[in-house]
Amino acid sequence: MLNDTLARITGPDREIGRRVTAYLDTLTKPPGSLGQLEALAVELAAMTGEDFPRVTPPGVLVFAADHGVAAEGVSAFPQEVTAQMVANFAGGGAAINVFARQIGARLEVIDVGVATKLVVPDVVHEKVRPATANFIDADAMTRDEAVQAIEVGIRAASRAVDAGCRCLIVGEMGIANTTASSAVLAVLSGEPVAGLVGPGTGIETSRLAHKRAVIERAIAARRPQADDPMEVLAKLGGLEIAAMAGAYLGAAARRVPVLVDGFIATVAALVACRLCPAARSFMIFGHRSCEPGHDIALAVLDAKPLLDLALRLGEGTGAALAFPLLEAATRMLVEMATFASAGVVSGEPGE
Ligand SMILES: Cc1cc2ncn([C@H]3O[C@H](COP(=O)(O)O)[C@@H](O)[C@H]3O)c2cc1C
Ligand SMILES: O=C(O)c1cccnc1
Repeated sequence: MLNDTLARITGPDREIGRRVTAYLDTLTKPPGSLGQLEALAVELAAMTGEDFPRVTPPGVLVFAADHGVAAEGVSAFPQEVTAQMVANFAGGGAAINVFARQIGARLEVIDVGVATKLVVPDVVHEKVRPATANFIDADAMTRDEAVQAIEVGIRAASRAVDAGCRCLIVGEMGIANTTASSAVLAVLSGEPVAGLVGPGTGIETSRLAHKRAVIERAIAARRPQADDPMEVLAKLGGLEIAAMAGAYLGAAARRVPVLVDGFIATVAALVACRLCPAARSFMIFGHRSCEPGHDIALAVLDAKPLLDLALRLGEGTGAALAFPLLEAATRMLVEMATFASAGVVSGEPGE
């Protein structure tokens, strides 16, 4: 299924992009005056292949999984918080539930590798294995498990698109996943761990040095090939990170835009783009997280995030908050009058 999905991903429709660029200049505003919103409208049209793209309703997918490396004390919170937060998502009380309701999103929570058996209603059970191995001692997962987790993400994206979702927001929950993401990013970017490791849930400075040492030891022990993204993901990644990468690929194969969230989500996006560079043109980046590695991941992907709100949560929250900008871009195309239809005199063409 992964190979079929990869084969179906093609680039954006640049012809429609050019048409929408020209149409924008017929709308009742000085050309280019809606700035980045105009660029978003063009991108969305080129992604979807539609002159008047739609992004509503959006779909939020939250993938949850645990990390063996949590045993090294790299997070400010204990591992059981992952399962407890999954119950909170199901009960509608987490931050992502609030923002998903605000934007009228379909929300699905998927257990792709929580350590304990969950008896929570309304959670999709797709556990590939209960937590990854502690990657200090062993590969986080096998290559086959990484592929399985990616396919969980592809299936989730397909369910959302089949249910009518026109834009996907992909979030995660997994205690210690900033450690796994930092390790993956260090290898894929070639940047030193010291410059990209951060406090995650809020560990203090002394523990940050320990977190950095854990990641450096793991990379030295696992020795993944940087040009083999599947190997990097299997040796140092996480099941939810793999599933997120799969969801981006699944969305791109259906020509559905994805709004990428913060640090972990952007590392997953980098994995997806290394597996299939054409997937990049279906991604819009929602916000800039406080986690220091996020700037590095964004730079590697040549991505400019829409918002900068000092968020450091994950779950898809920053992407959900950026969604109204996408909706505004698409409504601008549909609802604005043209100079001709409104009887407004257009100006002199500028530079
Ligand atoms: C209550 C709570 C809710 C969260 N929602 C997202 N995260 C975020 O924090 C975790 C990553 O940080 P670290 O690597 O330091 O563990 C992930 O679960 C991420 O989604 C949360 C963390 C907590 C504690
Ligand atoms: O940016 C993120 O995704 C993030 C940052 C800190 C903790 N959890 C998630």
